[in-house]
Amino acid sequence: MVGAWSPAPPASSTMTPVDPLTSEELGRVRALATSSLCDADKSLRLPDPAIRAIVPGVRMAGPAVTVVAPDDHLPVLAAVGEAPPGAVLVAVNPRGARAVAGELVAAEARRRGLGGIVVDGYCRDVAGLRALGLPVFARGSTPASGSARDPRGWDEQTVALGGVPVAPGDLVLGDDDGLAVASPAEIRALLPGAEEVERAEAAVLAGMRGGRSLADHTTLVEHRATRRAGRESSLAFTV
Ligand SMILES: O=C([O-])CC(=O)C(=O)O
Ligand SMILES: [Mg+2]
Repeated sequence: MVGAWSPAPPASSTMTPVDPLTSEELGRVRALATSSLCDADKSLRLPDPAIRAIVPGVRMAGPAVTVVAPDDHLPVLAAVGEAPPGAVLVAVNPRGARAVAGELVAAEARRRGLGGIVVDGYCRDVAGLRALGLPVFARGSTPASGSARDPRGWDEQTVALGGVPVAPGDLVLGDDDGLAVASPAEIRALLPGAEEVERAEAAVLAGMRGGRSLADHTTLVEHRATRRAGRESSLAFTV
C-alpha cells in the first residue's frame, strides 16, 4: 500500500479490469444510498469522513483507478486521460497542501465518461465543479495548485485513501453522507440486504406521512424493554 512516493508503473501498463460487476449490478448499486450499503454490511471500508462530497446531491459508484499525486497534479492529468469509462479516479496526495484536481480535470473526466473523482487532499475550482455535476470528493479546497512535474500516470496499486486500502478495481461508493469502499464480491453479497433496507425505510416513511409514528413501524418498544431486562435483542422494522 502506498501513501507516499512510489515507483512509476511500467511504461506499457495493462488496463485495470474495468467493471467486474455486471452493468445491471452496478445500476443497482448506484440506486442505493451509502447508508443502506453500510447497514447491509457493517464491515465496509470507510475512508476518513473528512473526505466529503464537494458536489452535493450526486451519487457515485465505480471501480477505482489509483494515482499518487504528491502536491503535483501532472499524475492526475495523465490518469484522467487513461482511466476507462465508469472508473472512479482515486488521487492520493500524501503531502496534502495543494490542490491536485479542479474543473479541467473534472471536465475531462466527464468527457471521458468517468464515474467521479476522489482526492485524499484538496481540490479547487469548486464553483466550476458544482456546475459540472460530476461527483467529486475531497478534504476541502484551496485555490493553490501544486507543481506539474511528475510524469507518471495511474499507479495500478493499492493506495491508502483516508486510512483504508483501495485496490484498483475495488468499488468506490459515495454520496452526501461520505465514502465507502468494497470489493465486487462484498458488493454482490450485500446488494439484496441493502435493497431490503431501502424498501423497509421507504415503507416506514410512507407510513409516517400517513400519520403513524416511527415506533409503530419498528420493534422499538419491545426492544427497549428487552434491553432494559438485560437480554439480547435487535431493533428491527416491522414493515
Ligand atoms: O488542481 C489543479 O492544479 C488542477 C486544476 O486547477 C484543474 O483541473 O482545473
Ligand atoms: Mg483549474
